[in-house]
Amino acid sequence: MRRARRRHRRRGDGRARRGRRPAGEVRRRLRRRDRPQRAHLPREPEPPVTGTRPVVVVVGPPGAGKTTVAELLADRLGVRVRDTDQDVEANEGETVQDIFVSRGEPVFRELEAAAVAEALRTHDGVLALGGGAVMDEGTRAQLAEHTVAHLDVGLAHAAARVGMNSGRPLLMGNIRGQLKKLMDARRPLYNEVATFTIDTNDLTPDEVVDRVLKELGR
Ligand SMILES: Nc1ncnc2c1ncn2[C@@H]1O[C@H](COP(=O)(O)OP(=O)(O)OP(=O)(O)O)[C@@H](O)[C@H]1O
Ligand SMILES: O=C(O)C1=C[C@@H](O)[C@@H](O)[C@H](O)C1
Ligand SMILES: [Mg+2]
Repeated sequence: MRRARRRHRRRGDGRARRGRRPAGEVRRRLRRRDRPQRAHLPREPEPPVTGTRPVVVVVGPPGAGKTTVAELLADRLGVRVRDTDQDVEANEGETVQDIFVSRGEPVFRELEAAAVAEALRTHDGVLALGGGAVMDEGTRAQLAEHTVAHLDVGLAHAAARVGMNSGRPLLMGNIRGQLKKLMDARRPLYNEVATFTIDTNDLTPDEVVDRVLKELGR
């Protein structure tokens, strides 16, 4: 009798999850060739609101024109536009720049990842992400389910576009040097999440919009 009860004791489904495991639940055993498990498991996003998804998500480095192009694109498509930098600012009542100064980049990244997850779940228009949003592994996993336009730009054009007084906290001081460092580090991440990439170097924002619409078949 006692033995039967023990056998049916619930132990979860054995899948690795974030947070504390119930007593008796172990992480799944790895095979010899499996990659080691991460110390922290990715956030589990809320399920999408049924039938709601952005028409397109726009990613790319600072100065790629994400905010500018997303607004024009939404106008052309007759849909709403949303920008996760603006969502974070609205949620916190503080500018991105001030959040970096007063609370630090890691706090901003947490707020950003939450804002991106919420927008992917609930927004049905054009969505522009902050330039560094793709650094979050959980965000990249979510983007795999979406149509993502990567706006690419070279260092010279990006530096000229963001200008000297850019209000971008990561580019303070040596704008060109900082931009190069972060563009080099992030390029593989933009490519990883991109459904298509558009080289914006010699295009006006309107021409970029034309290219995106063509890629979307609109
Ligand atoms: N294709 C383009 N050609 C020339 N200038 C552009 C182009 N796209 C955007 N710009 C200009 O570059 C500046 C930066 O654009 P924008 O703010 O849209 O970039 P972003 O990618 O959203 O940057 P961030 O990652 O910092 O949010 C703006 O002044 C904008 O008018
Ligand atoms: O490239 C980045 O890391 C950033 C880009 C902006 O969109 C803002 O999200 C913030 O300034 C950080
Ligand atoms: Mg922007």
